[in-house]
Amino acid sequence: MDMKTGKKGYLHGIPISVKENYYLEGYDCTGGMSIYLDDCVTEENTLIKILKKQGAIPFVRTNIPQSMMTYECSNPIYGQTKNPHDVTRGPGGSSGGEAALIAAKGSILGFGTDIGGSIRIPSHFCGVYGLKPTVGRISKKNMLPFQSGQTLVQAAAGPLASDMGGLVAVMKSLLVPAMFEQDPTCPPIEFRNEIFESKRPLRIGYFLDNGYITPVPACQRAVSLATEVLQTRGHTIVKFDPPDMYACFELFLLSTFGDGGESFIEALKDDLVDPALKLAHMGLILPRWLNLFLGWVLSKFGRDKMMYILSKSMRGPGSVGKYWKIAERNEAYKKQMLRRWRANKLDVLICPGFAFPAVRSGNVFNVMGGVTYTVLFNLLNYPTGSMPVTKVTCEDEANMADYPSKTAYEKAMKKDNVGSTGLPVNIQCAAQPYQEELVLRVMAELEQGLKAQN
Ligand SMILES: CCCCCCCC/C=C\CCCCCCCC(=O)NCC(=O)O
Repeated sequence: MDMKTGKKGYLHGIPISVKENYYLEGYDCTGGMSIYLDDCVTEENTLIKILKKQGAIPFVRTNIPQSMMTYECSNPIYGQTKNPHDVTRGPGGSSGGEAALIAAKGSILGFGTDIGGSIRIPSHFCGVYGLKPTVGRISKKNMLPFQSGQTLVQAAAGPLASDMGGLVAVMKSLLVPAMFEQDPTCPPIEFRNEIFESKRPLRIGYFLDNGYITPVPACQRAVSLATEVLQTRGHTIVKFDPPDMYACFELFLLSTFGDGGESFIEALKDDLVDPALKLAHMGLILPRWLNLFLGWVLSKFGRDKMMYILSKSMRGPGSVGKYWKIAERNEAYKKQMLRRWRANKLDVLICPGFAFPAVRSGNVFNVMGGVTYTVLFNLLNYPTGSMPVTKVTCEDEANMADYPSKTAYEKAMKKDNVGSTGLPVNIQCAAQPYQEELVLRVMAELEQGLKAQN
C-alpha cells in the first residue's frame, strides 16, 4: 500500500484476531486478572493502528492464561480454551486463544506476545505458524502494562497465522515508515526483501535434544524431517550443541521474577487464583525458607533439580546488586552462544518446537520444564519462528516405550503422551537478532519443500 495516498494496503479486507493483552479502544484489557477489569482503555495498540491502515479488520479478541506466565490457557474471567485437535488438551499459552482459533479455521491471522514461548508454544500445540520477532523490531506500545518494568527478558509482540504467507504479509505491512513514526524506539529497518528472497545456500544448525528434557520421538522426528528437506534444497546441515539449559532456565526465571514474584502476588491478592496457578502461587506466598525446602524435597523426590531451580529462582535474586549480577550473567550467556554460533558459521538454527505435543488440560505445571525449548530464544533475544512439519504417528507413540522415565517430569510426559497420535508437531527456526527475514526465508522454503513431498 502507498501509505501517503492511502491506497489499498497489504492486508486490505483481511480480518485479524487479537490477543486480549493488546489495547483496543473501548475494551478492558486484563491478562485474565480481575484487577484490570472494568477499566476500558482509551488508546489503541500501535501495531493495530498500523494494521488497520494497511486494511486489516480486527474482529475478535482471544483468550489467555491468568497472568500470561504459564501455558495453561484458562483464567477466572473468560474460562478455559480447549485445543481443537483434542478437546481434552489445552491449546498452549499464553497466546492460546489465538492458536486455537486459527487451528479451528476461525481466523487466518492473529497477534500474540511471547516472553517465554507464548507465541510458539500455542503454535506448536495447535499446528499453526508463529513468529516471535527480536524484542524491539516491531512496536509494543499500548499493551497491558503488567510487569512492564521488568526489562531484562522482555516480551515480543508477533503474528500467528494459518500459513507462511500470513506471517510474511504481516511483517511486510508492519516494517514500514508509518510504524517507525508511531514508535521511534523501533529501529527504522524496513522489511528486507533481498534477504527474504535470497537464494544463497545457508549453513543450518540443528539439535534434537537440549540436554535437559529429551523431546518425545515425534518432536525429534520433526527436526530430522525439516533438516532433510532443507538439505535437498542445497543447504548445509550442521549438528549444534546448545549451551547449558539449567543456567538458561535459572537466568530466565531470575530475570522475569526479579521482584521475587511481588507483582504477581499484588495483582492476584483479591482475585480467584486459577487452578492452573495454585501451586506456583503458593510457592510465591510461602515463607522463603519453606518454599526452598519444599523445592529441594520435590527435586529429590522427583529426581529432577529443575524443581529446585524453579522454587529458588521464582523468589528472585533478592537485591538490586544481585539483580545486576543476573543482567551480567545474561550477557555472558549470550556471548557464549554467539561464540558457538560463529564457530559453526551458522545462519539459522532448527530445533524441536517443544519437548512434547499438546498437554492434557490441568497437566501443564507437571511438565513445565518443556519450556526450556522456547525460553532459550527469549533469553538470547533471537527472532524465532514455529511452523508445523508433521503429526504424531502411531509409530511415534509406540516408540515412547523406549523413552526415559527416571524423573517426575519424564514420567508425567510419558503418561500425558498416551493418545497423542494425530496431534500437530512444529519445529522452531531461530537466527541472530534482527534477522527476521532470514527466519521467514528458511520457513518459507521448508513449507514449499514439505508441500512438494506430500
Ligand atoms: C502466581 C503466578 C505465577 C505464575 C508462574 C507460573 C510458573 C512459572 C514457571 C515457569 C515459567 C515459564 C513459563 C513460560 C510460559 C510462556 C509465557 C509467556 O511467554 N508469556 C508472556 C506473554 O504472554 O506475553
